This record gives sequence, C-alpha cells and structure tokens, in this order.
Amino acid sequence: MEQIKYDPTEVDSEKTSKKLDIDDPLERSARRTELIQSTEQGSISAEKPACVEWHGISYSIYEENNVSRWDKIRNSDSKLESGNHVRKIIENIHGCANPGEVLAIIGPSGCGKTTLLNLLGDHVGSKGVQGTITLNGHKITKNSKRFVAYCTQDAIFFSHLTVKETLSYTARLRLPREVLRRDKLKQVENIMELLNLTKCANTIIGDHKTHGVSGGERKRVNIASELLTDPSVILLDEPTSGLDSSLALEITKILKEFAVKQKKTIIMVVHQPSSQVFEIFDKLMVMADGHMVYFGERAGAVDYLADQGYKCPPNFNPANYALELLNDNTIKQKLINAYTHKTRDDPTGKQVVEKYSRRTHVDDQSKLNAPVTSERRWEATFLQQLSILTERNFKQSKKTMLSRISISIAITLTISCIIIWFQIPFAEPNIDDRISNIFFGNMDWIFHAFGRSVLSIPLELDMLMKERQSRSYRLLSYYLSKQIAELPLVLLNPTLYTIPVYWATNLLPDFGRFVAYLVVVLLSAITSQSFGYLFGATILNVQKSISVGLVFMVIVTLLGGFYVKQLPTGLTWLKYLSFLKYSYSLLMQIQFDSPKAQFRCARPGELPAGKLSMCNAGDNTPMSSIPGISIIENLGLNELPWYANLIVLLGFCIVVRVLAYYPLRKNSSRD
Ligand SMILES: Nc1ncnc2c1ncn2[C@@H]1O[C@H](COP(=O)(O)OP(=O)(O)OP(=O)(O)O)[C@@H](O)[C@H]1O
Repeated sequence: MEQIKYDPTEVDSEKTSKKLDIDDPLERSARRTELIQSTEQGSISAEKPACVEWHGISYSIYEENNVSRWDKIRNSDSKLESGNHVRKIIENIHGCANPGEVLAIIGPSGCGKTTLLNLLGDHVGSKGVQGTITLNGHKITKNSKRFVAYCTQDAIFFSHLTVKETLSYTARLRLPREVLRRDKLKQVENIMELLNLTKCANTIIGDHKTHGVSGGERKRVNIASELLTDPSVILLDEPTSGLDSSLALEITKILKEFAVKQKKTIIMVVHQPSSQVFEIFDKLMVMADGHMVYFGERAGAVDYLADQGYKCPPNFNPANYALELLNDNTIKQKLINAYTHKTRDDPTGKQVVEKYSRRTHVDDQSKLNAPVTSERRWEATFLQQLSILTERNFKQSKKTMLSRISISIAITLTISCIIIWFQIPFAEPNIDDRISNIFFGNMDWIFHAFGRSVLSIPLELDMLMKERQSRSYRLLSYYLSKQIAELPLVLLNPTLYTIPVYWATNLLPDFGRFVAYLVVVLLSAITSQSFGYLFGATILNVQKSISVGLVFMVIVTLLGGFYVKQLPTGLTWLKYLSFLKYSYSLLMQIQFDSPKAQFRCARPGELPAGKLSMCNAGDNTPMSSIPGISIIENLGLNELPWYANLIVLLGFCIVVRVLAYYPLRKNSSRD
C-alpha cells in the first residue's frame, strides 16, 4: 500500500502538442466549454455557491531553541536559553473570494502563501491560529468542509493504480449516488479529455521505484481528482508550477471556466504567472514576509503600485514586477507599511472584505447567505464504499504483496525447509527437528504478516486524511475494506508454504490434522496482522512502527514456549500475553496429541552424549515407542485444552483488530 508524494521539483517533459488536440483556438474553447458542462450532471455544489471570507488571520508556531548544556557552559555570560519561542508565520491577513472568481495569491518564496491556503482548507488545526474564516458568513463545520477541495503541491495517490482507475474510484465515491455509474465514468472520461490525460489514462501513477506518469501529468491528475469531488471552493497550491507555459495557460483557463460556469470559488497560489495567465485572475493578493501588500481587483494592482511610487513599465509582466519589488528589502518593508497604514482603521480587514465580498452574479443571492452543507454525510452508501475501497485496496496492495520478491521469498523458504527437514522420521532422535519445523513454519509467517500490516496504515495515512477531509467515506468502511482486501494476500504465502512443507517433511499423515494445522497457521498470521494494524495505527511513523513492532515480535517469540521454557518465579504469567504460545500449543497438540503420533525409541548412540532417552525415564517398563501426548505434556504444552487455545487465539485476533480502530480514528482526523 505504498503511496507517493509528488516531488514539485519535477518538471513536465511533455511537449505542448499533448494538450487539447484541436488546433483551432475557437474550436478548442468550444470543446472545453462542452466538457465542463458535462461535469455539471448531478452536481450538488453547483447549487451551493460559497463566498469565502477571512479576517484577522494570524498563525504562530512554537520553535524550540536547542541549546546544549555544553553551549551554555561555554557561553555562561550570554543569553543562550533553551525552550520554546513563538514565530509568527503570517500576521493579520484578510481577504475574500467569490463564486465565479479566481483569486491568485502571489509573493516571494517563504512569505506564507501555502500556510494561508492550509488555514483556509483547515489543514492546520487550531493551535496558534487566530482570526475567522467563513463560508457564506458561517463558520466552517465538518459538513461544510466537504465542499472545500484542496489540491496540495504534494499529489498523494496510490502508486499502482492507473490514472483512469484513480479518477474512477474518486468519481464513484464522491459523485452523488443518484448519478449512474456509467455516467460517473463518462465524467471521468470528460475530465481526462479536459486536462489532456486521455493518452496516459492507462499508465500507472508510479513512484520513485516504479516509473509512472510524468510530473506534469501527475499534477493534472491531482487537479482532475479534486474537480471530480464536486466542491464549491477549490484551493490550489501552485497548480501550474512545472508545466510549460502554454499548458499552464490552458489549465488556468479551465479553472476559470469552471469558476464561471459552475459558480466555483477558486483560490490559487501561483509562482511567476505569465502575463496571459495573470490576465485571467479576477482578484489578487500579494504577500511578503507573512504580511499583506495588496488585496483587491487584479486590474487595480498596477495602479496601486504606481500610487506607491512603483510604476510598472509598459509591456512588463505585472506579477513579475511585483515580485521583483518584493525582493528588495527596503521596498518590501515600505509596501508592507503602506498596506498596514491603509487599513489602520480596519485592523482585522473587515471593511475591506465587506467591500469585495459577494460581488458576484448568482441567480439567487440568498444562496450566498445560506450555510454550505449537505444533508448527506457521504455520497456513496456504506456498502458501496466498502466494495469500492476493497476493490481499490486490493488492486494497490496485490502489486506489493504478490510482488516477485515476496513470491520468491515464499518459494525459497519452502525449498529450504523441505531440504532441511525432508521426511523427518517418527523417531525419538528427530523429535526436536519436528518441533523446530512446526515452530518455524508458524513463526515465519507471523513475522511476515506483521511486517506487511504494520506498514499498511502509516503508508496510506496521508491519503486517508485527505479523503476523510473531503468526506469521501466513513473510516469504518476504510478499515473493513482494508482487512477484506489484504486478507487473501496475507494468507496466500503461508498456504503456498504449508501445503508442500507439511507433506514433504512428514508431519502427521492425516488429512484432517493437516487441515486443522493449516487453519491454525493462517489464524496465527491473521492475529499477527491484527497486531500489525494496532502498532501501525498507533505509531503512524513507518520507521518507528517497524522498530517498536520488531521488539514486540521478538518478545512474543521468546514467550511463545519454544525458546524459554521456564520463566523466573513471579513472571510466569508473562507467557499468557504471547499469542504465539496459543498457536504453538495448538499446532503441537494437532501433531502430537493423536494415537498415530508414536515415536520409535532412540537406539544406542542415536542421542547426543549425555542426553537420556525418554524411553528409559520413569518406571522400568520397557517402551518401544514414545506416545506424542507425553512429549507435549513434558513440554508443558498441554496446559490448556485445544479448544481453549483456539478461543484465546481467536480472541486476540478479534479484540486487537477492534482496538486498532480507535487510535486510527483519533489519528486520522483533525476534527
Ligand atoms: N509547521 C511549520 N514549522 C516551521 N516552520 C514553518 C511551518 N509552517 C511554515 N513554516 C515556515 O513559514 C514560512 C512560510 O512557509 P510557506 O510554505 O507558507 O511559504 P510559501 O510562501 O508557500 O513558500 P513557497 O512559495 O516557497 O512554497 C516558511 O519560512 C516556512 O519555513
């Protein structure tokens, strides 16, 4: 379940010829309009235009001063101090964006543009945030968040799905349930044509290991998937960076047309827009060092700068001119002061916002005061979510779980174990080998299942949070679908291993016992998978989950009854915490607690020096074979009856799986 993040430094290598294949600009524009109109079918957001307003927005973070003890000693007279200090990232920002408009946010690198977008998209949480953000005058709620799409710079996708699959799953999850599946897929086709993705429809998204679509295509898939979520407000962080200039223009035109035709509110952060792209914007916000330098009509920006004494030369790109001015620290400070002075009687920017807000043409103006919510929390029903997510999860995870390396590991282990333990005789000198074979065959797949599942949730977390933010599905659907989709994949390798190894190594030749043995091996793997989910969902970090999980698994193995036979007094209860103890005991009971399990006594010289034969122990009755039951009794593995072992193992499997849901719920939402 690997997922990838788009590296914004990648550039689109495509030629501009990949764009709309129609050469005539008029024809191309008509086709664009036609395609945009086609996406209106069943749209809920078209009925819910949203004015976004924000005033008095400040955001601070707490930074740690890491001063070592040694530094303090060396600088005893200085003021070096450890502890937190507050850093203001953005300060007193205001603005608004209306339906049908495109607002562009520009400013030098590091001035706080993305931070502002994160705040508008509610991706930051409430710590360190001041000010108000509203949709149609109402505070943003869980329900209204569904109408705000955020197209981040890091495009988060499943790497093994194709472009078409990625978009189809989004459409099936997010478009209204009244729209037929056929029509949803038609909308996907149209969006792909609109964003020139048709040629790479069947190419996988890819990641750093597997080559997939180009950087520019990935960027467009990101935009396409947000457009498919039917939002009222679309926030885009540098949607055109890395694209060639004509493609950047085309994308901006598409966004503008979406805004106008479907009354969407578009707010985008842009880096150095070309003059043509700049002309498309309706409003402009210029930022510098976390402060405002300009907010208002795009067309008024040049006049505003001229009023401040900075007249943009003719034929000069106004955006580039503004950015050049802001690269000079003196001018930057002067422009920040000028804006602060201009709004000195309006410290939170309320009047400015009032001046520009709701200046838009909407048939029914009352819609601009209505809360942006929907009665439905999710577009797809619970069962639809479950089936769509299971299908998607299966497609993504099968590539990793059934990878060549994974199958090769299973084959290598199978062959190695068959060679090492081939046809173990039912004889006393070989009892230890038989037990090792049983323990290893179980332990190996427990580690395997744990290793897969512990990564599964951390690797998908960004995707999960993004989709939960846009209310694509319930968390329960996700969690259940994950288990359904990954179950057959986790069971495949132990099954492929156990079937040949069981018969080739001469475990108890009884078909019923074989089936029971296989079931227990698989149940152990599933139980281990439950623990993997629990660790993954609790720790979330890939490296930490693996490290902590590994320590846990080693302890579980030590307490499993194979390595440590006698625990120190007072600590014997610890062994009951190891689920491996129950599966190991069960497997041993299946193999040894049977009249068929008889082991020929060792002949002289067959046992290592100093080791007594079990046949000579106890009374003097001569024995020709050792019953299996006495072996497991000697090892203390008959402590619980088989059904009790089975119930406890099943209990571990279910309880841990249920428990894992709670950290997952806590960690996957910012609500
Ligand atoms: N969580 C954080 N912790 C520490 N610093 C942060 C955090 N968030 C933002 N910053 C800092 O705040 C400043 C603004 O960052 P932001 O990403 O918003 O800038 P930007 O204008 O979008 O830059 P760019 O155009 O280069 O993407 C940067 O100096 C950044 O390092």
